[in-house]
Amino acid sequence: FVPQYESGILNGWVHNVYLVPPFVREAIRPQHIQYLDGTRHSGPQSSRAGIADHLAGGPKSARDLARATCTDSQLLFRLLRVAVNAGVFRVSKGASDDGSPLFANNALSDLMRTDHPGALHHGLQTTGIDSVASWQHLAASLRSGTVPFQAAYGQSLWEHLAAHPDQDVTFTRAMAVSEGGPALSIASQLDCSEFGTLVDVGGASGSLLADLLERHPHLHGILFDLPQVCERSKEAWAAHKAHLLNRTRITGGSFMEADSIPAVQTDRPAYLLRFILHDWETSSALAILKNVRQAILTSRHPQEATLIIVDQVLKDDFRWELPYKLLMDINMWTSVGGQERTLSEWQALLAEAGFGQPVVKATQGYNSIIKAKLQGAL
Ligand SMILES: C[S@@+](CC[C@H](N)C(=O)[O-])C[C@H]1O[C@@H](n2cnc3c(N)ncnc32)[C@H](O)[C@@H]1O
Repeated sequence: FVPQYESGILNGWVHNVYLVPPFVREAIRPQHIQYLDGTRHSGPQSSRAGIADHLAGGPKSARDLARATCTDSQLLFRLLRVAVNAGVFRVSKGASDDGSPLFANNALSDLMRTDHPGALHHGLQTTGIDSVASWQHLAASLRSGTVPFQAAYGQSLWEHLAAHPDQDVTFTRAMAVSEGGPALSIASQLDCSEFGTLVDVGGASGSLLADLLERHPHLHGILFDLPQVCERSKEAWAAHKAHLLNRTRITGGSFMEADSIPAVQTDRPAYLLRFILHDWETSSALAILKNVRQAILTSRHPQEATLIIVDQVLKDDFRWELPYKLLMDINMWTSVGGQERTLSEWQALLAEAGFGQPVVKATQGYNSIIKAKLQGAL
């Protein structure tokens, strides 16, 4: 409890901002969520459920919550007091036996329940993995140039996740809900009527691909990610999305290796990279795009292929940019050595990788859909 608590105080607010859906972001001071999330990491496995889970059945006192989460009731009370003040949780009518207040979920803390469809839960746990320790190395990285996560853990986030399957599962789940709920989902904003087969490059659990396949019955899909991620996805799809498997192939590899990304043998291929390129600095992002281009060139209809990138497009004049987007840019550096990009940076990257002028559409959320064809394709 204590280490999480301390690091939450020191570093919480910056990285937590990106985990809070846009519609609630302004309503809270997110560092308080981090504190409370910290309570989840203490105690035996059975106490991993968050405060919001324990309140799902109705209001509880700090003492009862402390008992359920194996935490110190006085400290927990003080944290809950701050949280309520910041708009997370509420105080319910009535009082407990000893006269202390009863805490209850409100709309925001409801989002922290593990069973909530737009759950922040996994994202919040992910901060425990990839951010808290990393942010402490940010200042040093200004001089050393070492990616803060690498400095903190001695390995990249991707290596760390491969070595810690439980955290990898949490990370993948966090990705699946990272848009902040169905209303903001890319699936609802990406028209796939013009595509025959869509390759989700670095598609994690394939939740976006599955959503797109459900919405577009004509569409075929290929889910591509690291081998260990794909192994889990195969099991999950067999259990929960079996009805889509006749239109889907799940195949592991590395987008860093030439010839690893699958080619498409049907017409109108699309290659989707959502939240991929912002994970990488320019030379690696360029290598990935060139490998995608190679996959397109070995497909049967390269001229029909569409590259779709979903990521942020930063304003050239950063004074008018939303703080969240600029914080996300720093978060990309601290966790994976990546960056967000302006339109001119996207244009330069795509041109160098052999793609034509991109068409950019802003989405309801913070991200844009960037589409491009091969250079010279109609
Ligand atoms: C930030 S996540 C984005 C996941 C997904 N596209 C989404 O939007 O939810 C980055 C993904 O890239 C995958 N990845 C990292 N390195 C990779 C590599 N060398 N080859 C293929 N996938 C990789 C990770 O496993 C992870 O699923």
